[in-house]
Amino acid sequence: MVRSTEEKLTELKDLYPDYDVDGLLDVLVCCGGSLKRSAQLLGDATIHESSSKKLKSRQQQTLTRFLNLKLPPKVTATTKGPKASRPIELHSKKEIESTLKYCTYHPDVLPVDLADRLLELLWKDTSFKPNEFYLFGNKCISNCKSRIFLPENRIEPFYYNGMQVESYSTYSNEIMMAQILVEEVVNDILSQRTALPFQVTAGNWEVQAVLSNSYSRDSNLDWHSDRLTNIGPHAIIASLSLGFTREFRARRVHPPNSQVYSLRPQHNSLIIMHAGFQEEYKHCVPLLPKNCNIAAEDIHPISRDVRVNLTFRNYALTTKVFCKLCGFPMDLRRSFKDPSKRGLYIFQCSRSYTEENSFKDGKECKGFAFACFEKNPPFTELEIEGSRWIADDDMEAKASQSSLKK
Ligand SMILES: O=C(O)CCC(=O)C(=O)O
Ligand SMILES: [Fe+2]
Repeated sequence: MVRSTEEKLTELKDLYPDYDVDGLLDVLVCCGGSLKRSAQLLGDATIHESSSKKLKSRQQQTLTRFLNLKLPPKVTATTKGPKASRPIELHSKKEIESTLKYCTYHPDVLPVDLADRLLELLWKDTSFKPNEFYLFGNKCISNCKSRIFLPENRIEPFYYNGMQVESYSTYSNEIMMAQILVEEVVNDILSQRTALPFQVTAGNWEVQAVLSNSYSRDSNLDWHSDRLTNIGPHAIIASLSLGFTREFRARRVHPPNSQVYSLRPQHNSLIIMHAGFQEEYKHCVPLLPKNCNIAAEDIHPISRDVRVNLTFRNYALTTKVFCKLCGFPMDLRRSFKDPSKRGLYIFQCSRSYTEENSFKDGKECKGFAFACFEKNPPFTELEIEGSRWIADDDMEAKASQSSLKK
């Protein structure tokens, strides 16, 4: 029996409920679609290709569960799959920056009045809506509300999550002022850091779009890395927190049960996700613990129990790459599961993110190319020409790839 990617993912998600769907898809792709090899890589060799145990009856329930993105990211003990340890809390700027490579933390980043005014405006903004997107041909709706802000003079189409954005707001004076200050901070920090090969250099980091999320007490943002497709390789994203303090978690993308770290970015603080962060880490905003009582002193004077986040983004990759099989735009990703391929940037057909039913009945498009950032358009059919970046502390990939060259 040939099983669709959707069915295989459902089974993987059942076995590894702590992993996000994107990560599991990466594993499956790296393992050539083999469930057995995926399970071996994730640390459980007991699964068989033909196994469809419990799948049929549980499929609908499981799909609904994860496609609605309602699951809290469980990072503590699980009865199945590899165990993940408890999150380590990082309290100070020093602790954060010495622990999380590619991440800096900047408290009190805007003038107090500006931060408060911005929060007031965004908190009251009724144009925020749940994010809608397609995953494996199924419509998904995020449970936090979002809004995209673009400068008034933007004329080119804007893409997010693989889709052209039709509904957005233009910048308010407050967002414009915040952007100017954030650009200054980021460019200043960039001038003090060693640049990675594909990143924009100090002085050249400019914001083209601001994405804002609003989290009420029952909303969260699932584990993810931001898609590189438009922000490009070695993207730098500046993330401003306003209002109620929520947890922000980060962990390395490999190994799959890597240590989780927990930060509590305060009102008016900036987390800069530097070049390498989207490649090597995943992040999330977890749900508040069930039935948690918020202490009176934690209630924010402006937004009460609501946190608003703004991510300032530089859209570095302007040329789109189209799938040679179906003509859809391609998604840029970086392989990381298999150490012998880790670091290779690849383009994959984005149809599953943009079209209903694209994954049904094994219809998913397998369009694929290697990214090559020196070329225009930036792709190649030859792996040897492909752009690649390995983190300098990734001894596993370095060892694996040096033995391949011999
Ligand atoms: O709210 C946050 O701190 C993170 C937002 C985020 O990761 C995103 O919008 O992609
Ligand atoms: Fe993100």
